[in-house]
Amino acid sequence: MHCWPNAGSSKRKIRYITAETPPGRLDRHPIHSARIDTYQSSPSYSPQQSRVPEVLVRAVTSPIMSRPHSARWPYRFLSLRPFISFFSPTFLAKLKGSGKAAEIPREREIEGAKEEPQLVETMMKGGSGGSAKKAYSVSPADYRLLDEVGQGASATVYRAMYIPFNEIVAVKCMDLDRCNSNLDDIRREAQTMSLMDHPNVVKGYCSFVVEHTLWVVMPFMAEGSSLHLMKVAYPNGFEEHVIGSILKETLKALEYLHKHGSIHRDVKAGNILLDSSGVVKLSDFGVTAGMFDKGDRQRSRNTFVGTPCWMAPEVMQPGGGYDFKADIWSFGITALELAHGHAPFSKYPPMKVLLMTLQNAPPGLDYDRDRKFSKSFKEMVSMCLVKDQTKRPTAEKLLKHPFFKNAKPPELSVKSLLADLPPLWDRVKALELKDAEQLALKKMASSEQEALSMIEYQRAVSAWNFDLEDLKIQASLIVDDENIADAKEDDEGLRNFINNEAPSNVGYTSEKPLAADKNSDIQNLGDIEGPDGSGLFKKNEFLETDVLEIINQDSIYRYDNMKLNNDSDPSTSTHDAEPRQENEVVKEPQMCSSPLRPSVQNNSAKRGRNLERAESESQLRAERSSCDAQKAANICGPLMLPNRASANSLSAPTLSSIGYGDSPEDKFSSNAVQIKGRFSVTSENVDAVKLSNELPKENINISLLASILMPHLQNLARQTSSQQVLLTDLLNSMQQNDILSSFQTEIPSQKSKPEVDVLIKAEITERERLLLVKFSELQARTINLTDELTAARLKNIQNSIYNYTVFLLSQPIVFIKLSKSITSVSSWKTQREVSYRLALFFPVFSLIFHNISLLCLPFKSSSLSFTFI
Ligand SMILES: Nc1ncnc2c1ncn2[C@@H]1O[C@H](COP(=O)(O)OP(=O)(O)OP(=O)(O)O)[C@@H](O)[C@H]1O
Repeated sequence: MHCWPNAGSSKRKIRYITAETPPGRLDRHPIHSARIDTYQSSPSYSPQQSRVPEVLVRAVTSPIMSRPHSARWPYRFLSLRPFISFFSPTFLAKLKGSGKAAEIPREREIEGAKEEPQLVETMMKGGSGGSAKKAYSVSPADYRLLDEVGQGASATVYRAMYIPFNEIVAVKCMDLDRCNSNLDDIRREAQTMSLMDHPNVVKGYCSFVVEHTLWVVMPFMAEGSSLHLMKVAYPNGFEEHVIGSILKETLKALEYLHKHGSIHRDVKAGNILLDSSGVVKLSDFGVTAGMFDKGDRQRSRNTFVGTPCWMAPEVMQPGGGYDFKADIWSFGITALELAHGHAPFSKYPPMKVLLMTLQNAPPGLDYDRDRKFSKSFKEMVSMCLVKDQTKRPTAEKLLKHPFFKNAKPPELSVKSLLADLPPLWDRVKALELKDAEQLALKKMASSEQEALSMIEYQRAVSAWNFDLEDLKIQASLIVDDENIADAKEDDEGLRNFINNEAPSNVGYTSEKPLAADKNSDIQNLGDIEGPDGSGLFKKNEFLETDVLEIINQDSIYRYDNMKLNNDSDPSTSTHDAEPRQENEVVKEPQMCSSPLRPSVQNNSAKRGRNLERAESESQLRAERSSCDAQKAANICGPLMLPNRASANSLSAPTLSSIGYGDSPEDKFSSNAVQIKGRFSVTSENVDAVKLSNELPKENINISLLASILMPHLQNLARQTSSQQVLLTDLLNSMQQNDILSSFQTEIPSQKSKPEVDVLIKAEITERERLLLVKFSELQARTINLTDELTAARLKNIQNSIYNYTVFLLSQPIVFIKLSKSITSVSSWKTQREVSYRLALFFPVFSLIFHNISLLCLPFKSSSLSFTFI
């Protein structure tokens, strides 16, 4: 049963509110009205029963606000005031004898309740530690929005002043127009937030609709998200002890959520908020789902929700379903994100991230740069990042891991990070400025890079060929097998993924056809739950052509990432390689032939070449404009690389640069139209491409066909010419043989051709004579050699016999000599013993030596010399 700790009483109260109770009647009952949120979040609530956006408005506003409390008699009777007073902090402080609670301006709060007729409920417990109840008004007039402190995919978050309490709060303004397809999510987020009651979970105080936005009031987390903090001050991630503290608090929040049957589904650094006191809270419940929901809600467990980099493989592979273990995977990815400053695969486009997560080994802390991390941290991460969800530990179990057991309290470790940092809103502004600057730079850089690439290209080829256009044509015709294979592989994977693995409930966020807004849709893959909660990635709606178009666009990145792909190891590795530096110039694509291979640029080189580039740019433009349409379609300058908003492709798709490509520009350079062989059609060629588009279709087809066939034809031609050379050689040698054999075959017929016979006969006789001479010479040499061999053998045998004889003769002498030496031994007894032994062993020794010499004789007789004497 989906049961929230602070929802128990509400449930009791709403027991007599049936699902069929007309909304109008609910409004009339003050307690019912106050509990509508809870009611709608209860399992019996079905969004289909009400209309959207009416449901949303009803879910997030308290209808009682439409009438003053005083105007209703039941309110007096059922007034919350005595209740509030009873549990007021002052009262509790008296009870506990603690002075702390008295510091909270409860009197004003209650007074506020008196003065403010629109004050509706809301019974909110002040976290698990206390039971202070605060009521926040749902009147926008009571809130003064001060500074923007964050922007998400669908919301802007403000620091605001809640005037009645003179308290700083955060107000998340969610644009209902912008997310009209996700009203269900918004409703759910507001509800979930209001039901939360855990020190590590951001609780929603209240929510209400203001014009076309939904305002969710929540505690202000003065340091923003941990992602934001990394961006501002720790681009390469935090120290291990800080990570431990942040993760432990997050894990506590997850444990709480999971215990209460909820899956967060969007755990990432961007949703882990920090307070100035070091408090860590998990936020953003936009895609949170209940595990025990039935019907439509249950089906949503099979939907494709989250942000690709943090998404568990089972979430990407819908059909099998997933559970709270998906959060554990995201938690593991978040650990890597906090350790490196970015999530694994964060620099890749979403489609590629999906494929890499599914195909590669799970990322981990296995690289050189990760040496600084402890074994227990690495182990903890690897426990979370197991592809088989059943093998991942629960949050509860993970909390018992030594890594967390030794974690410091966040008040100690996290707080130390925050020293000397400007206020959050100033940081946000600075970051926005920086982002805008980078975006402008990037736009500039894209044209500069192109020009630079062209210069490099020109320089590289000018040494041996000055006809640039001709070279370009040639180069465009070179097919990069490796790339093609790679592309094929990826495309195949993607096709399989879509055709075979994606079930019908895999959805696509937008109801529009994919092709209509490819760029934004691709980028927003993370937000792909449909309004009805069912999957939207409908297979039949996902046209293959669209997929191919995505792949095409995706393949633009392939060049960018070609090198990084080598370490495509999971790890983030891989690819998760180091985040791209701000000013880092994007690497040029690799080319096959060395003269065409542009060198990898570095910053200084880039600066140094700026002048040169500027000079040549005008020349290049003139040159490019002279290109005819067909050439432009086939070639164009070196690869135009895609722009990206941020070096750290960070969080979910967002509107600001805090995230992986924000706009279509960030994802796919509008200039990079298409890849042809090793080149892409770039901005300079867009006009030409347009021109080519204006050409009759048949012409384009023919030129396309030609561009495809040309390399093959060239290859064929090359092969044919080499085969020709071979054939010629063969023919030549065959002709020579033929002449010889013809001579031989013609010999018998010579008699019948007397006219040529004389000549041929003479030649044959001569050849025969020569052959005979050679033969006799050879014979003589053979005889000589045989004689020499026999002589050598004889000599060897003689030597052997001599040696052997000497050996045999020497034995008695040895014996005598030995005996003599024995006699010189003083003791007779010893002499006798030695003699006996000698007499005993001598025959044995002689026999052994005899055999050895016999064995060696045939082989080394000459070398055998028995020099015993
Ligand atoms: N209570 C808060 N206090 C301070 N800053 C906040 C608070 N809530 C959110 N923020 C900031 O606003 C940013 C965006 O908020 P949030 O993540 O809730 O929006 P979102 O639209 O749901 O984003 P996304 O879907 O991209 O994760 C956060 O990353 C954080 O920096």
